[in-house]
Amino acid sequence: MNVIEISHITKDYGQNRGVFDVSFSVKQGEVLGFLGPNGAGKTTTIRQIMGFIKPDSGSLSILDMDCFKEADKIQTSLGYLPGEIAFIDSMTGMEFIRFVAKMKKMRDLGRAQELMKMFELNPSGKLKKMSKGMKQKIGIVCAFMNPLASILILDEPTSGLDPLMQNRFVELILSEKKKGKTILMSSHMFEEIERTCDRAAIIRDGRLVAVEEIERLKEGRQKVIVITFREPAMAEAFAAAFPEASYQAGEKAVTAKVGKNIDLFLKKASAYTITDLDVRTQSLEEFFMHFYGEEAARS
Ligand SMILES: Nc1ncnc2c1ncn2[C@@H]1O[C@H](COP(=O)(O)OP(=O)(O)OP(=O)(O)O)[C@@H](O)[C@H]1O
Repeated sequence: MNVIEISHITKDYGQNRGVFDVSFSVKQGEVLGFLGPNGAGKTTTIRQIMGFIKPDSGSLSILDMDCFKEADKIQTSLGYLPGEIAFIDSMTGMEFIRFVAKMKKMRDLGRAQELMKMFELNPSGKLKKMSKGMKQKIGIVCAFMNPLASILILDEPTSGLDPLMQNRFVELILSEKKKGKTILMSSHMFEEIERTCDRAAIIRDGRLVAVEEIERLKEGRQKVIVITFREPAMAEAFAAAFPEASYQAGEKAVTAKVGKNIDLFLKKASAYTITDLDVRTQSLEEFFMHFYGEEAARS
């Protein structure tokens, strides 16, 4: 069953900015990663899911309720972490958490306490004096503290967190997933997507370029082979015979991304004297760059 349904939405801000004819869904109990370079349209999509803005065309629903028209009704089932949180700076962290809990009509702050412990957060200071990471932790506590929220919408949840806390966050997602929650999260962190998500939706220039199971994406990764020959002339001759290979003049080593053509690669290489061979699997990050495009790969 699809909990979140996004169907052909367009929000056109002009000059090719916004999102265009985007469709995907998030199934019950699934963790879906929403990936894309800066400005690709992730936040614009998420804000439409939250019902903050209305699409120019297309429709969005959560549990069969229209995201814009029935936003208030949907809120009770949602935990939300915005990309940029509008804090009330004069409040302390704890006052803010209590304020959000009150809006959600929550009485029991037991889960919030657990989360503060998990993220080693002391919320007693004023928000305006808190670091970016501490504020992010407050946002996480607010998004996850309602045990009745079965759907979590998270916009770059680990931005500002250090690696230890990013790890805690991955553990948190995995434990929420075990509880059967449905989760959509945008991210730039490939590792966290790889460790938590069932599927990934990839957006670029406002257009969806792929929606794929993480396992399938992993299978699609290629091997990166660095093969060293006895002499540069051999490397040069091999590189000429295997167009996928990259070769620097005068070097003995050749680097190539190899997939299904591995047999051909090895047969061609074996025509020369090989002195070393190094094989590694492409990281998911390198693999995603292929969807991101060359410009993003260079930046
Ligand atoms: N209210 C708005 N008015 C005009 N343009 C907007 C508005 N909101 C977003 N945009 C533009 O739409 C595009 C998509 O922005 P969006 O914030 O959705 O990207 P994103 O994928 O979340 O990026 P990031 O990873 O940087 O957060 C950008 O070019 C942005 O400048």
